[in-house]
Amino acid sequence: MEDAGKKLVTEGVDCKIPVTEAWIRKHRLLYDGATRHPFIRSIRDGSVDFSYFKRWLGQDYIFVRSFVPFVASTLVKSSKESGDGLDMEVILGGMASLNDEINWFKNEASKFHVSLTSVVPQKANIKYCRFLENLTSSEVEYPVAISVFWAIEVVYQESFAHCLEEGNLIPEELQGTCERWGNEGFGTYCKTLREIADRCLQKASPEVISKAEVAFLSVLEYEVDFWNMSIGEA
Ligand SMILES: Cc1ncc(CNC=O)c(N)n1
Repeated sequence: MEDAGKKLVTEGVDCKIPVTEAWIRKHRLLYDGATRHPFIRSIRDGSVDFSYFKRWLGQDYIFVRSFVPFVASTLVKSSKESGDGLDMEVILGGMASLNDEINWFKNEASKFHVSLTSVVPQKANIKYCRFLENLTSSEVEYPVAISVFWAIEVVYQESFAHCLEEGNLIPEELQGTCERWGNEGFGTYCKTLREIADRCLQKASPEVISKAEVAFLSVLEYEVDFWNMSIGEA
């Protein structure tokens, strides 16, 4: 990534637009790279290679299993925030759906004859999981963690909602996958996470906002690498 000349957004406090909005505008190309990846476009236009889909499925199952402790650590951070406790309930809801998701992966894997117990995590996946593990530390501030949480969820939400847009030729077997993350309820959930993140970022110090922006960018890069890995290009 060529980042020369780019300044980090640290003026969140007095900005009219929410911090996450400023980030997306500033990093549009990378954001679109993560949410409109060729793999996603191939699902939408029906040209997807099923061997790539199966690779994605096995790798994503491993990813989701390491996503859970990260979300749990974010839940712990939210519980220490002074507030009405609503953040914690939203994150708890997210954890509950991850439980369903793990079962969904097992079910999908058996449909596609993917053996989840023999999946070997690939490099891009290992790096992404390690990044998440580092963020579980209590030293990592809540605004950083909640921004990362939102970014991870929104990439899948935007990607699969794009697949479902009018005129799609999604293969029948992948309709359920697209609906899992592209459905309206998941969209609403991501919006709520974004509002929580923006509220936290608004109160955060410029230093913490910068850290959160760097972490947001890392998520986008890891997501692009993850899709690339799925199509065998990493
Ligand atoms: C690599 C990756 N990024 C985001 C998600 C969506 N969050 C939880 O399911 C996911 N499953 N996998």
